[in-house]
Amino acid sequence: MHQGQLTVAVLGPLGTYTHQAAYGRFGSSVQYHECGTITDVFNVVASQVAHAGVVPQENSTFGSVIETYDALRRENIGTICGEILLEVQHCLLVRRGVKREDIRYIKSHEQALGQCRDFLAQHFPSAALEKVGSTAAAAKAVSTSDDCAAICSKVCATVFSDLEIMFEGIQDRNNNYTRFYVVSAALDELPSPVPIPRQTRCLVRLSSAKGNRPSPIMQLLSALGMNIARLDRRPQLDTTLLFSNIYFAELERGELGDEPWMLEIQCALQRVQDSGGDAQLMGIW
Ligand SMILES: O=C(O)C(=O)Cc1ccccc1
Repeated sequence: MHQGQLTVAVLGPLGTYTHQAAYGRFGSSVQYHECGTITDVFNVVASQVAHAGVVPQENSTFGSVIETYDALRRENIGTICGEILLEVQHCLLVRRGVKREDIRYIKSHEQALGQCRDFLAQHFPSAALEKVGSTAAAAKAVSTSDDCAAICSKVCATVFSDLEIMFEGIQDRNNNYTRFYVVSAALDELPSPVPIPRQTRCLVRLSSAKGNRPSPIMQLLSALGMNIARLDRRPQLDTTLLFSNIYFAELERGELGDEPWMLEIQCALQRVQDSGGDAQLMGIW
């Protein structure tokens, strides 16, 4: 499958932060496959239409990207094989000639609307906020509208030529970074243009085993017995137990680990299973 050009799926259209993050990692020699949603990025990777995909995972000020974690709840959704960090500076873009007082709607991805909440409350208290699939999708929509603005990257002013920048740097906090996951269909599937550094991270999915009583979070984590760098939680869907959760634990390798990282992880997953829980490796990088 990896003969010839690599295809990398991203949240489109071109001009999204996800595309910029992917471009920073994969450059101009790969082909970018634009998807309408984060879920579609996972789907085209899992069905091997693309070799790899890039999805937003967490923002330093607005938090976890829920659509990404909801996709990771599903079976056969591919594996995480890397991460990318991108500084995010938002702009407010309008169609050329649109004035501040004309703006009645502001469109963007929910992450961008959340990262600019204070700016919007202060400068556009009566505008209606509209969530769309991505920041660049908002820019595209606004390029044919006389009463809308889009929150997106400065890059969109170049991608969509009818747009101009009304405000720059409108994120509420300057320290605004988004972390992205690189996904591939299976472990060890993705060739890398650069030497792969020693693997130090992995993502595991923890839940109560089907048919078992719910496993309390402390029981799952203490059976895991690993260094947890971050923890996310989403409702578990394949159970009749109300308020049962799936946990996503990102594990970080301790400095002194002598065992191969994969072996350490497999032993930890086995401990969770022995304690009556369910544990699955979702990626290693
Ligand atoms: O919509 C985009 O451009 C994305 O890539 C999702 C997103 C939105 C806001 C900050 C980081 C990522």
